[in-house]
Amino acid sequence: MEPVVCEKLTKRYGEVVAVQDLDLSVRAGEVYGFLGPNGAGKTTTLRMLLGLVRPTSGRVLLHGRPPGDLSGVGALIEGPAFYPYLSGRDNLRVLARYAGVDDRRIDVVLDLVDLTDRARHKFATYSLGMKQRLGVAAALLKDPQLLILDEPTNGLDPAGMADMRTLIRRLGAAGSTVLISSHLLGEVEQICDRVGIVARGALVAENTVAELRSGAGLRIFAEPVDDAAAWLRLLLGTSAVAVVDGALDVTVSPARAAEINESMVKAGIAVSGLRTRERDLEQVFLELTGGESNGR
Ligand SMILES: Nc1ncnc2c1ncn2[C@@H]1O[C@H](COP(=O)(O)OP(=O)(O)OP(=O)(O)O)[C@@H](O)[C@H]1O
Repeated sequence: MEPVVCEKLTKRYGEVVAVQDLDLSVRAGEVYGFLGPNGAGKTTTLRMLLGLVRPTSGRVLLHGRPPGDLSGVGALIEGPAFYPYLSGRDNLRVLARYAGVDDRRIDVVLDLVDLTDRARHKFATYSLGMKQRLGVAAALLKDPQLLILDEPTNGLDPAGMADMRTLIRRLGAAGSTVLISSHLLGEVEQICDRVGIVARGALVAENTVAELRSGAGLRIFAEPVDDAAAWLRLLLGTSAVAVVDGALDVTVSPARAAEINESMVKAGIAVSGLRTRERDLEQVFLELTGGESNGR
């Protein structure tokens, strides 16, 4: 049973279409990055997942069930609300009591988010990054199968961001399923197994980072380079071939690599190297989202 499935999920606020026909699925054990520019509909989607907002149409299934039953789900959606004059540990104690969670779990989650040393200190004295990590600790109290985090590094300084990334990677490595939203490409690239890119409420791509970046074409090293360029232009069209730094950048499906290699060799061209040309993830993102700012 997949932890998250959205089918044709749509949310309208009057004239504003916040989310439109969104199909998305998160697999068990993966860290899934829900990436999109500001206003793309990420928060609205996550709120629908948690049953905080009712979809206009379409549906959500969490572990095969409609939202409402959140027993296996931990979430950090808006900034976490804690008592400023209670310690981190006491704040978690209050929440654990509400949730019927054994106090021993508190030490486990404090350790997971690396706050054991500061657990006795008042929440008010915590840095933003520590506050955010305590929010994740609270979301982990019930040992959820699925963790949903909305822009968990928003507003953090570089060190706080790095700590949060380490934490999410650690959770992923331990087998947790994590869905995080972000508008930061670099972040998603570093920690996510798969990425869904959303623009203007609709999912425009869903794949691994490696797959999203590949597929731009081939980079070919061949001699003589001018003959090679002429041959490839004949084969694939003038605009598909560019000579860059003595090598050939060719816009063609990487699946045709073997065939192209063979045809060049037959034409008497010495091919010394041929590899898939990767696109910068930012380039992919801008193409897919129609050049909107990604907020970086
Ligand atoms: N309660 C609401 N009433 C009216 N419009 C809303 C409401 N909530 C969201 N919207 C609109 O829906 C669209 C998507 O907003 P949403 O907050 O889901 O985007 P987002 O991708 O999370 O962006 P951000 O990263 O800025 O939070 C925006 O145009 C927003 O103005």
